[in-house]
Amino acid sequence: MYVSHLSLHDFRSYPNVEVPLEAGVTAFVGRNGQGKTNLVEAIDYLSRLQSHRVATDAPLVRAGAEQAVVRAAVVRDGRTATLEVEINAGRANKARINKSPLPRTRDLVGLVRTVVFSPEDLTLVKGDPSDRRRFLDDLMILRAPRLAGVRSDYDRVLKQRNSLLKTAGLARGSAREGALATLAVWDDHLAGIGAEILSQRLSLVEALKPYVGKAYETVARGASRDDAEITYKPVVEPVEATASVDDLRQAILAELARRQKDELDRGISLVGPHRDDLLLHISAGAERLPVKGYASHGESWSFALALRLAAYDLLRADGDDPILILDDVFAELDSQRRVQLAELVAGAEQVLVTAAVPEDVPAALAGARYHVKAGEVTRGE
Ligand SMILES: Nc1ncnc2c1ncn2[C@@H]1O[C@H](COP(=O)(O)OP(=O)(O)OP(=O)(O)O)[C@@H](O)[C@H]1O
Repeated sequence: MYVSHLSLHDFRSYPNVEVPLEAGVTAFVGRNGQGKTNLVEAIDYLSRLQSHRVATDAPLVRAGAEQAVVRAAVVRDGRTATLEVEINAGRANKARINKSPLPRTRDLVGLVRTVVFSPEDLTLVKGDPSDRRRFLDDLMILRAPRLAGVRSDYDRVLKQRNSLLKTAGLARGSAREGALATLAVWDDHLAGIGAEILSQRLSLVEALKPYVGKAYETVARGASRDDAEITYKPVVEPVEATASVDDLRQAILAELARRQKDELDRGISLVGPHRDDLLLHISAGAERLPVKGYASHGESWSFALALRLAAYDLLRADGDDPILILDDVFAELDSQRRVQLAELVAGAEQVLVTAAVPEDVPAALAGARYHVKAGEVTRGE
């Protein structure tokens, strides 16, 4: 799949911009702060309805405007569809396909599939478990968009359960008994939806494993440790990757019962997939080390790249070539990793690269070039 035309209206720094695109590699080159990332961020937003840079939509709407519009013509198997999202400051967003409104905006998710490499990726390795959970959930939703609904149901249940825990923790006597009875209902909700998310994440990690190992070996070619491994670490244990959703639900319920006092004391939910982590290890021979805290800067970068490449390979194995976005990433890498990454992605159906200077775009990624300066996007040589 590839985007053949991008139109932005009041998105980030752009009042209006029209950018014709093509399959293959396109590089956006320009000095800092000129609007290169804003262009690729818009395409990524169409894919996931989330930005890789900010958690909320407000910064995406041009300062002073009420609404941003991102529209893209997307070509898949020779057929073109126009996807559009209207981002409204303080109101619900709207989505359209070929000008027809979609009943739910989130039905747009996954129709364009993107994999973004960016300097922020280092947080996949060095950041909190929430960064790694987000990585898994985003990928899971791109592969099965209906899970966007499951995840938002989970977030809603979690919020309500947390507020109930706070009330119940403070209540005494019959008020406490009443609150605990209501809590049992929310335990069931949390365990039911949580088990579905847990099951999906476990099978996603199983599917990703071989790709991560292979990608790391390639990116870290010549390094002393070239074996990379990912392991899903749930708060409920022991959990087999092959456990049924019902087994997982029972495991969550049992752990909720065991930790109830703790939860009431602290007023937050301590059990469920929102507390899980994805463990990352590198090894050489029998020596196996956690990446966080042990890996060098270069090894951490290699692992982050391997996770993104694995996501790309997995989506590709599903039968659809996602759009690769390499946002300002080459300036972060040493020359060997630059060349390796460029060679690995050069064959993708569409690769969009942003770089501050032309020399940052590796030779293997020759293709169309745009200059971006003060919001003007012009085709160059
Ligand atoms: N909501 C907004 N309204 C107006 N301008 C915005 C908005 N959000 C971001 N900008 C502006 O957009 C510009 C940043 O654009 P962008 O992040 O695409 O830069 P870039 O060319 O990728 O730069 P770098 O190479 O530094 O990453 C900044 O000048 C910023 O002030």
